[in-house]
Amino acid sequence: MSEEPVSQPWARSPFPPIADYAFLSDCEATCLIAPNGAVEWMCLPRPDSPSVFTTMLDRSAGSFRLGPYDEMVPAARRYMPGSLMVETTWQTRTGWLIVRDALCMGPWHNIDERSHTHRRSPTDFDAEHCLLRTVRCVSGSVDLSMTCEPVFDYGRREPVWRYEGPSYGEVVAEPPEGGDLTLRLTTDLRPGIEGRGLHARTRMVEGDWHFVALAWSPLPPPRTLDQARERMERTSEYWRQWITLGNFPDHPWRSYLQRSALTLKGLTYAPTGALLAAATMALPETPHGERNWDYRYAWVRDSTFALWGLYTLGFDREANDFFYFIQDACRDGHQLQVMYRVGGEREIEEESLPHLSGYEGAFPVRVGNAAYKQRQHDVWGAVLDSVYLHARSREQLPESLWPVLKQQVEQAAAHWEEPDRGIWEVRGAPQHFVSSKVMCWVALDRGARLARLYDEPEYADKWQTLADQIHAEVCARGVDDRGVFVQRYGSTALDASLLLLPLMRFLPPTDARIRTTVRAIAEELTVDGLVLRYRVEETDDGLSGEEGTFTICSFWLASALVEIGEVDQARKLCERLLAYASPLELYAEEIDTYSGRHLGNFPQAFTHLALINAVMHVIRAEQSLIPGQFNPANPGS
Ligand SMILES: OC[C@H]1O[C@H](O[C@H]2O[C@H](CO)[C@@H](O)[C@H](O)[C@H]2O)[C@H](O)[C@@H](O)[C@@H]1O
Repeated sequence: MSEEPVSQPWARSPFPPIADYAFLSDCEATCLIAPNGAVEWMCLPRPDSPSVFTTMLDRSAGSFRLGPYDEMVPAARRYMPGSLMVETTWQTRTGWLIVRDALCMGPWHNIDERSHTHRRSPTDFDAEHCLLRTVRCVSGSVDLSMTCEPVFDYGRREPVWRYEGPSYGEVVAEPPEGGDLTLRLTTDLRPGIEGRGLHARTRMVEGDWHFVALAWSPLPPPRTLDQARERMERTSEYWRQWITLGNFPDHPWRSYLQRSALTLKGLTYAPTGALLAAATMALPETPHGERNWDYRYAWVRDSTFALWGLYTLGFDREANDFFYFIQDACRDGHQLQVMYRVGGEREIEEESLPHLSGYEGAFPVRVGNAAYKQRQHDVWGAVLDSVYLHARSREQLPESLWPVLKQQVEQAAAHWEEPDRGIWEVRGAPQHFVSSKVMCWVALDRGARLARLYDEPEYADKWQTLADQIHAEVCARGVDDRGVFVQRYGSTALDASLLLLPLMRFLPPTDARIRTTVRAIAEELTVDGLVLRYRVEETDDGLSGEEGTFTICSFWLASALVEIGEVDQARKLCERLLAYASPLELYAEEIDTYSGRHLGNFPQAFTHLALINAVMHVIRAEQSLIPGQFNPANPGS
């Protein structure tokens, strides 16, 4: 008989469900907190740096827990309204605790010397590089426990801890052979150093407060409870001021819109204007499968679509920062890539981390993303459409951006006839993907419109002529005998990216081909009503195994259904999709319709941006029942 512990199939997984994590951000660093109060994922100092807490991908790779000593399941957890701060309420046999967690925001701090990391213009607030946790006993008495076990470099290098000063209140952790990252923990508890961790335990009685702060830059961390509470208050004020800039409808779905907007904001990287596709890496798209990607980078497509979502809700400042990020990326004649590191770096080599077990054993644990070298022909259109959307409302554009935009239109003009890897970044052979051609049309069409805004009629005419040519070819070669737009020339496979056709105004929603395509996707490319990207058996994506339904595609379907006038069906689909939201109204990339579990990286910008678009489509369509309130020509804008 084997002496190995047998993993029983009915045993509860030691990994929390992906959707049970809370997401925090200060628009520079992000982290995920499990329901038991443990920070299980955090990369420092940047969101694409190696992780210091990695339990999410391997139960032994380090975490930071604050909570009752003998309870692991909280009574309740919520975001404090309008913020990315989390409040966890604990009921124990002896009393009640409330823990608050935040990545602190404070006033702009580079007063005497300019910032070395910020390339975008300073605002009034800035990240304080500090994860702050306060705890209050609100009833009875509770044994509080704190364990902080960072393991540097994705769980490979255990820390060396030392006290700073004569008391227990300040302790520093560094990698054994030193390095750039120093963690400084300040607290009013009495932590002891035990092996690789810092541990504290105390009995709290009603009215007691404590704090623990973990900081990673020279900025001063809070050293007293009063300072800690003041930092919490400042952080609340930052989020209140930000969320107040948005226009949210007075509607039962408002909280989903706010949470999605806050999540997209939390995925921005303020120093450069980059926007991450998600906060995590290697969370599996198929349970125990190989589709485990690193999403902690700025995809041009995901970012520009996210700006569209934010813009729909009245947030447009993030767009400027991202456009300058693109401008930086294309400086000195560099061609636009499909993705960048958050600092704008161009190389994102992919490798696997064999020392980590992976989430529920899903392997390989990939870091980096080889898709960065791919040719994906939608990127130029994604940028042009985003800039056009913003320029149209402001009736102006930053002068310096125009030469960069011209280059993107010219790239689309030069390459639209070539095959590419498409919007889904397939790892099989390049194909003539219809959605890529359509996005090249978007580049030329929006380019021509912007050229008119810039009073450059020759460019406008030249680009419009080519846009018309692409349009004609796609309509001739991209439609099958049924009148349905297909995934790639010469095939009859469906593809959810074709839902973008009405959303990008390639054809009016009244066009029979659009209506037939949307209906075909709804009927033939769905599992229990939720949408797949494509059928894996019909698509050479270079990978094995199934994948769940792609939630961006399901929300796109809801938007497209509104476009073709199927508002009731769209509302029902939205209702179902919103019912799948995590307890904190967050979404990963995919949903397994059988179990309802979220799959893939988390929280994912794609899903949240499409949620905003779909929900606003439905709400505006409902409002159209009140005469004069709905503009059918532009329901999603
Ligand atoms: O399907 C294989 C590809 O899957 C990932 O790409 C997906 O995520 C991207 C980021 O959100 C998104 O832009 C893309 O449309 C999605 O298909 C992965 O990043 C790729 O490396 C992989 O080839």
